[in-house]
Amino acid sequence: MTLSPIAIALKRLPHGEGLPLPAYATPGAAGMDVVAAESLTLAPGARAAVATGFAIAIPPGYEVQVRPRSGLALKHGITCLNTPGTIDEDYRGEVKVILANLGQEPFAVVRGERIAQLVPAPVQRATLTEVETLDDTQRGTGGFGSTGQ
Ligand SMILES: O=c1ccn([C@H]2C[C@H](O)[C@@H](COP(=O)(O)OP(=O)(O)OP(=O)(O)O)O2)c(=O)[nH]1
Ligand SMILES: [Mg+2]
Repeated sequence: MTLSPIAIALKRLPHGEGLPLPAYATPGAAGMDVVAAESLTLAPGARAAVATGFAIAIPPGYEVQVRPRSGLALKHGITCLNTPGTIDEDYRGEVKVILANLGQEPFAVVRGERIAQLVPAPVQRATLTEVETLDDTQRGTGGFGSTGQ
């Protein structure tokens, strides 16, 4: 099954001039790769909100998730600290990628290099009803390894 793509408006910011827009690397890619709009070095253990040089308007009922790239994670220990990052449909500021260096070496983020990927997703909202008691279940309050290894 192939879902129809959703339309996302993108505004390029001045410091994003000349950069490739987020794009799918292959016809079947789930995420659009996004490039850094600035260069910086992440020391081991450091983190930074890396500029992308664009802002977006997501249609109502959707979010965009900011996810790490597995190659950067495996080779260099670079991940998105808040993965999956959440871009709200009502956010109009610059999309930023919160990169963290969990590796042992400094990592150079280079303007124009792909640092993360964007995946749109439908949003299921909820209402909350406060109650005195919850229904019984087999699990009950067990969690965090209660069923064994
Ligand atoms: O990886 C991310 C995560 C968030 N954002 C932007 C878009 C998002 O809509 C906004 C708020 O994100 P979130 O709700 O995760 O952060 P918060 O700490 O709750 O901030 P706020 O109080 O602004 O909601 O920040 C990014 O650009 N990149
Ligand atoms: Mg928030």
